[in-house]
Amino acid sequence: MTERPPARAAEAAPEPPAASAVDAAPAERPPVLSVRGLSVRFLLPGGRRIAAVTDARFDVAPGECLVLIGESGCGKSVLASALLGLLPANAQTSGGALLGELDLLTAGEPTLARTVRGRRVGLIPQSPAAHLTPVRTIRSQMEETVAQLTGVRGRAALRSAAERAAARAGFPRDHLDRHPHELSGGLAQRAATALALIGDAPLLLADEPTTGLDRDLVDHTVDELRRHIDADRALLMITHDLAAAERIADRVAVMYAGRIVELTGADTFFGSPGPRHPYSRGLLEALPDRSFTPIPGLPPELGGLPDGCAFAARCDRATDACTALPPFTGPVACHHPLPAPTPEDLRA
Ligand SMILES: Nc1ncnc2c1ncn2[C@@H]1O[C@H](COP(=O)(O)OP(=O)(O)OP(=O)(O)O)[C@@H](O)[C@H]1O
Ligand code: NI
Repeated sequence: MTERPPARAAEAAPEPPAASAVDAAPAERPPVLSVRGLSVRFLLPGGRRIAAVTDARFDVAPGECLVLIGESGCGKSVLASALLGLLPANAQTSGGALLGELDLLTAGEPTLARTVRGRRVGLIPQSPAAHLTPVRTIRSQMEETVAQLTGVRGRAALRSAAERAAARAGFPRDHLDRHPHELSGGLAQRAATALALIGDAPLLLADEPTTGLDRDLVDHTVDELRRHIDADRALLMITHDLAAAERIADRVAVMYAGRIVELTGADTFFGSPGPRHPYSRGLLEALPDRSFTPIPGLPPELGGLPDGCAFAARCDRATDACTALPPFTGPVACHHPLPAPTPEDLRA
């Protein structure tokens, strides 16, 4: 296990009052990122609207890793793309996302391109191959990024800085002169990770950074990302890999059908008594080393969500109350959450 920052130790403290529990990051210093009521709608021909993200609220504190999990299509990547101004033209965003004083949602493209992407927010994109320039070698892309984002100058210095960056992400030096199409998915993933780490940005957004890697490399990548955030910087990581999440997370946010339905400490989530939202519990129980029972049914269409709890149709705890939208109470948005931890659980 990697060393944890102080943020995680704060988990054992009694829960803060309900109203602040969702919003407040554990540390007292100002958050690196503060997302408030972020919603994204895609407008489709014929007037259809896809509610990809609805009313997301969370902070990411300095030194903290917040991991965002949830089934495919629930809005995780759209949320990350919204933060970097990378959504297509048919997307409408509302709410706020403060990076220090800068609202990422209203900052114009020149600001995002010149001062945010790479410098203040590093991105490991979900499809790294698509983000690498096809006609140039990985070495030249690394050297260019080093030149753009750091003070390193001169051919020899750039060359060795690029090689150091590659090594950080476990990218083999003897593959640096290859083009992106000559790389496996796992190697393209490592190249993208290396590129995202170069600027030492205060916030790293990592969208499925371990896809295509075998277990050893997953651990290596996750530990490297953890090292990046230990000195004041923060990480928002999206993943399907709950083992990787457990290894790195301070807190876990669970998304379902565009909404964050639970936001809780990693120790609580992966330990005892576990998450409180039935959906979060279902995700954990689906793991092979738990009960290996998949959640029945499928997530709803984001173009036609019910008015109430979107998980109710798949939930064995649902009642008539679930036709109304559950508010966030403490760490969870559910009318019938699993029991809260007892004082004994908190001491364990
Ligand atoms: N340009 C677009 N136009 C319309 N709908 C879109 C567009 N881009 C994404 N969506 C929809 O937004 C929803 C959320 O997509 P997103 O990629 O964020 O899911 P995800 O949680 O990252 O899934 P995965 O785990 O598979 O990466 C999906 O239903 C997707 O179809
Ligand atoms: Ni995604």
